[in-house]
Amino acid sequence: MRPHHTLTGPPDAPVLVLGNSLGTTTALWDDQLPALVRHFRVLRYDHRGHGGTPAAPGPYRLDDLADDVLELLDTLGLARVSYAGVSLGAMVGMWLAGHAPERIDRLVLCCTTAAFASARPWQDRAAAVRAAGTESIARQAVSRWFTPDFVAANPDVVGKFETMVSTADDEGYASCCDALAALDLRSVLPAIEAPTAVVAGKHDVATPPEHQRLIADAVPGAVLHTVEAAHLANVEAADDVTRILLDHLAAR
Ligand SMILES: O=C(O)CC1=CCC(=O)O1
Repeated sequence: MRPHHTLTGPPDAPVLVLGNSLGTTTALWDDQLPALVRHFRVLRYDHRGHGGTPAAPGPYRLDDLADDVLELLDTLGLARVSYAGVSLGAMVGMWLAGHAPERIDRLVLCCTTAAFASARPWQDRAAAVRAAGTESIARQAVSRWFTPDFVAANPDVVGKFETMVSTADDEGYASCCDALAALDLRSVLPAIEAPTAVVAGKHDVATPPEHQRLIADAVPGAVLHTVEAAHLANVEAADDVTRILLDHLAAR
């Protein structure tokens, strides 16, 4: 299905696609947008059941979420783009760069993994959301996305992300958890041809830094950066991540 999307920036600039984490919307990238649109036409989109994209019947596999992006690129006539993603959005980026290398120019993978140690937490979260809705897990989920110091200093930001999770479609969110439970991208990493930067949040408990180390070791030529943040590093360490994005994507 074709996802809800926004296009911002000069029509003749190279296109950069931004992929969101589980439970978030295109607003995830608000801190980066002003700097990115000076260099790129920025294409932001919402996963199924998130933001403005309706939920297709689940369960989903990562292939479904990546096919949605390919359909969007085809519809917009975009043969080749750069791609940056956070967590689930970066998993989609790995899938695209590994399965359709001719479509991805340069790649940034933030706070993500190629495979979780266990499917169980995602199966449990999908079951909890199907039973009691996204509202029931929003506070607990978001509590892992930021460091305690950031939470204490930025209650409004934390509240904004709790609202994003609470307003995600229950079945769409649960079906994305199904995709995480089945995730295994390890075999596609060596096939990635796009120059790749990997970003780790030093305090990320959702996808700890050793997961990004594994990705950086497996993707040919990938460079690893570590920032002072938890899972949503592009929010908590916004300026550092913006600089990494521009250095890797815009300085050609
Ligand atoms: O929601 C979480 O707890 C962490 C996460 C895993 C994949 C994703 O996008 O976020």
